[in-house]
Amino acid sequence: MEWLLYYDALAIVYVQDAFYRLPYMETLAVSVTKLGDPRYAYMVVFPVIFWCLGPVAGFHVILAASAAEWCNIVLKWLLLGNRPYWWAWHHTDWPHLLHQSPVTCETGPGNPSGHVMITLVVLLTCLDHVERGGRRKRFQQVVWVAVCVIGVSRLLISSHFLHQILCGLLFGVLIHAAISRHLSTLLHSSPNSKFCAMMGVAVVMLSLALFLFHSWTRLGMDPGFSIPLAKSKFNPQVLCG
Ligand SMILES: O=P(O)(O)OC[C@H]1O[C@@H](O)[C@H](O)[C@@H](O)[C@@H]1O
Repeated sequence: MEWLLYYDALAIVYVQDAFYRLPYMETLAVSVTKLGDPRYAYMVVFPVIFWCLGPVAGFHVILAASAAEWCNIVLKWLLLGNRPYWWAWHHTDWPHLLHQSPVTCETGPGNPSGHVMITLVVLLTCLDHVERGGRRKRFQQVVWVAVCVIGVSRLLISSHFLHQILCGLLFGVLIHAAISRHLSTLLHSSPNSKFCAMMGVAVVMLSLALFLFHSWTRLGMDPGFSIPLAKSKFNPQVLCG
């Protein structure tokens, strides 16, 4: 695994060397990363879709965002991925410098990228509500470009390795394919069955998260391993290496 992280970190060095030559790149990377924050699914995308496309589309988006957020957290606990900005300090043979920025300090494990995965699920869910035809194709292209740009911004600020971005894309597509139709069916059911189904899913998600967290801890894995690393290795004033 270390060799993968090594070559992945080299990819970050190349991306940073290429992009940081251009003016205002750090400001741009930070702005894109902030815009790609999954919280905007609730604060911006949900109200806009609710207003423009109606309540069914709006609730579809917010349920998909919640499910994707839950899957992302659980996958992060299971995969326990490092983040480049602290990995670079610990790897003794690492000769290069990685940039940090004011938003680099993510405290959770890094795999898969939540910005990429959750944003992709949310945008693909919005896409489900756009009628087929030329407009949908254009919107689809915009979705993929937006998610890739967010992925590059995560590399530029040293928050993710390349494979974590690719895992975010893969899991985003899989989760959207797995849940979208079920959520849509649920939203078209009667209010009573909708309420029961949502309560059931919420209880299962909470119980499963608690079960996985405790089982993993008992097996000797620590999902909180990343917090001290993030606190000690984050310094936006410096390059790390
Ligand atoms: O895995 P990433 O892209 O670093 O995202 C992790 C977290 O980043 C935070 O900034 C977001 O508010 C969370 O919603 C998100 O889950």
